[in-house]
Amino acid sequence: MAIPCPHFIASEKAAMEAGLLLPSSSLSQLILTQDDLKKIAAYKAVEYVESGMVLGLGTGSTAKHAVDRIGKLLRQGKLKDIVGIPTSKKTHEQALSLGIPLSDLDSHPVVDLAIDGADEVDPYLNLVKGRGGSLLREKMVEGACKKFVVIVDESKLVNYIGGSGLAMPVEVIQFCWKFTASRLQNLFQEFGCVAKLRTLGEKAEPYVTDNGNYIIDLYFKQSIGDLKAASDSILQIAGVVEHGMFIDMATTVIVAGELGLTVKNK
Ligand SMILES: O=C[C@H](O)[C@H](O)[C@H](O)COP(=O)(O)O
Repeated sequence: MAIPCPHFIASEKAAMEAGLLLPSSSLSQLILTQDDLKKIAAYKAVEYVESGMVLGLGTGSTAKHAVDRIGKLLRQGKLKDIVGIPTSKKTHEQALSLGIPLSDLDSHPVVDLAIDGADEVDPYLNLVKGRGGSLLREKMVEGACKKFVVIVDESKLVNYIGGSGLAMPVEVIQFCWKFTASRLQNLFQEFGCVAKLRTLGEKAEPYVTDNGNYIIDLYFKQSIGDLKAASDSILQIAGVVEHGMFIDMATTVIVAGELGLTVKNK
């Protein structure tokens, strides 16, 4: 998707470093793709990284740009002694290929900073994550962080959690998943909830997470209200492993949009 951005702030350091804006750019002609916006947000977030940090490495098309950038700064010697904690097998592979030293929460239970994307961000910086299937490891790593910087393009902003009309993922064990899906749907019946097993490909095989579980995607027709209460109810269902609402976890959200970058702090 090409987004005309004639009012984008020309002096954005992150955009220039991403090679998307030159000091001499003609702003009236400026057109950025959605992926360019993700890259600009990611580069801005990497400005928070300092040598010696233990870093949570997020998953998805936005976080990928941040991991690439960290790898590049390490290679250039501009960052040193970084330890990365990947939030998925895919990010683990990407970080390995970039030569980023890796560890895990067992060895590094305190993470200085995590950078990750999100599927939805509400006005209070609550998130939906996991449309890429990585919510469980993300929640473990990002829950262990001193600082959690979320990077999104402006299409991810919603008025309330579930407000995009897209999925709020719940990771469940495979055993009797239909029973669990039905309990989840019933829990939010008054909000017009529909629960669907996430599948892949033409054969509609169940999607299996890095942890060997299934994902039930919940679709809401309206706001579910008290998120903490909703979270508690979901987690009380035996068979549920984790859900994709990240409540009160983000410390900073960086939004890249038509007008430039917005940094929202908790
Ligand atoms: O499971 C996937 C993660 O939660 C992603 O961070 C999230 O889905 C956002 O991904 P993207 O940056 O590709 O939109």
